[in-house]
Amino acid sequence: MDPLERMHFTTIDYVIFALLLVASMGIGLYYALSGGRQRTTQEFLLADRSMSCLPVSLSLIATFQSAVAIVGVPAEIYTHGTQYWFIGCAYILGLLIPAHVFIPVFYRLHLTSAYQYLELRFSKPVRICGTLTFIFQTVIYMGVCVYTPALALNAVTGFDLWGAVLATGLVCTLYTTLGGLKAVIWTDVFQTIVMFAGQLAVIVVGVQQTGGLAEVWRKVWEGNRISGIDLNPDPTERYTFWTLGVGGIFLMLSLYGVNQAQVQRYLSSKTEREAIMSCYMVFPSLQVALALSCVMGLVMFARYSDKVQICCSAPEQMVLYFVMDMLQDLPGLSGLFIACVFSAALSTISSAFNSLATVTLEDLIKPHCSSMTEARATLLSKGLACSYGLMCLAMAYLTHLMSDSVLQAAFKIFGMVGGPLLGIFCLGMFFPWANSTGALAGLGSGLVMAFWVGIGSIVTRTSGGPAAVSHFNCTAVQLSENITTAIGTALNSTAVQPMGLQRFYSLSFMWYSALSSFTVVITGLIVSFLTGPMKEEDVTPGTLYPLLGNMLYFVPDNLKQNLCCATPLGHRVSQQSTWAHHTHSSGLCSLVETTSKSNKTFCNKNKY
Ligand SMILES: CC(C)(CO)[C@@H](O)C(=O)NCCC(=O)O
Ligand code: NA
Repeated sequence: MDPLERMHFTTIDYVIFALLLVASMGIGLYYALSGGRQRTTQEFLLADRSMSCLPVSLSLIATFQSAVAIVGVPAEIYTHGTQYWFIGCAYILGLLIPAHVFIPVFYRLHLTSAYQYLELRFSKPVRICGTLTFIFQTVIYMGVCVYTPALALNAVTGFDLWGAVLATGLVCTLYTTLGGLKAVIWTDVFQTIVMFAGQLAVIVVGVQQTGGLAEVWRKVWEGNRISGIDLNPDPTERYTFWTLGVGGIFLMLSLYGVNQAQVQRYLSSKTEREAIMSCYMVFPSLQVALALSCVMGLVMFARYSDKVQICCSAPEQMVLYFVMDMLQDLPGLSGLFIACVFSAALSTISSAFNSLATVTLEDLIKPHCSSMTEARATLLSKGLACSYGLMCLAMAYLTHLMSDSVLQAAFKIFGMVGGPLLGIFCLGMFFPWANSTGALAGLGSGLVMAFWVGIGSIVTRTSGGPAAVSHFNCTAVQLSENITTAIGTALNSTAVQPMGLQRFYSLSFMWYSALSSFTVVITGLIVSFLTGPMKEEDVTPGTLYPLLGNMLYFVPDNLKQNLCCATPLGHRVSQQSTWAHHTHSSGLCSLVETTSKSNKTFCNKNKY
């Protein structure tokens, strides 16, 4: 099997790829010309807060299902078996907690940016630090997301690398700038369907070519690809039930609980109920997405298990290579799969552009230009969405210039930075004593911890240690690693037991979010108690988790008094929520500005 000779696209494949881009553009144009025609920031950034749960839920899945996941998960299953599938267990709490903790708090505060919360709860500096951390994380992520699939396609089919990067980047910039969040959400819906269709097509054809389901099962069973539940408690073990099912919850929370891209979708929902429903509906769809990826890996294994030769230099190329090889006699189907991979990329970067425009406008610009007119703000937000789109192309070029290990780091940064951001929101919601100084110190130490272990693992690995590949993300960007050596090291790595710092660096990637969010909370609390903890009555109403007071029912009353949790918080929150709606409808434009200034008076008014 010489990959570079046989793999080429027919005209119909190009047509299907072009159709994906044209249809996405069409949706963008439609929302530019219909409804309110994107003339307010409410419409451009929040879809007029009018969305229902079905499109929102499909959009929620599409955002964090990047092309790296689409090609990375089957490659992971192919090389290491089905252990990764257990991440499906983390979806339960990973979605229930956002639905019943984060959504109610964010929605009732009537926010636009999640970082407004940080100012309401702590202070302006905390908000700015949160925003800058998010921008840093997302800008790096979007470069990798647009570059990786283009590179893989280029390696397998000779499809022009920069043609693919420019086509996806520019089309995405256009429809995001024209159609705002409505276009982003509805293209996500369309792209999710293309994603499912592409994967399903590969599975059906693969099963048929292997000789039926029974044959596929026999081969993957005999090839030892069906993994039992691995209860090994070792935290350095890449994928076990604990790393996936428990560590994965924190990863899910950082993505589905507090990430601006997702929070913005919750806030764009018609009602709080609708937002919670959308989160519930993510569960079955995400399970389907996971199952499709895993089954695809198994089918590929069955289909190619008796062929010894390994074709490609990187796992994500392997998936594309197999798919192109399987589908070559069925014109159009390989085009569909390529459309599936690029749908995954488009839906991720469009969310990035829109959420970056939102936080830049709301958190960095608006607080300094209080007199800005709505028309100007809307124009500015479109300009920002467009600029971030162009910046994505620049980031793709930077990604191209990076060495393998830096590229690997770039993708890891996404996971590394998500944990501290989760930590700071948890600190604010669950711990009334946490103050602003504590929050800043917590965020700082969480980031240091994340980068220490993340960069440490990359540096020690490249200096020759066994490649304990962590998370499919990193599998998919190890561009130079040959699969045979990957299998080799996977077999050998059990023999080496790392010690000391080395052991710390080899912590499974799945624990990063948990480790760094705990670091934020613990440091945040210690510093808060040292610098004078906040009193519950000084905390802006509605910024604490509503049931917190009830949850501490077992604590004696006088102790509660000391811990500042004397009053049930649900009561205060409902007051806050009516107030927020009242403020909004009476035309005061920015809740944050109003609240932070009138915070103290408001609390006092409330009490007396
Ligand atoms: C959200 C999950 C955990 C769902 O399995 C996964 O798709 C993931 O880790 N996504 C983030 C990384 C990415 O796909 O770009
Ligand atoms: Na996506």
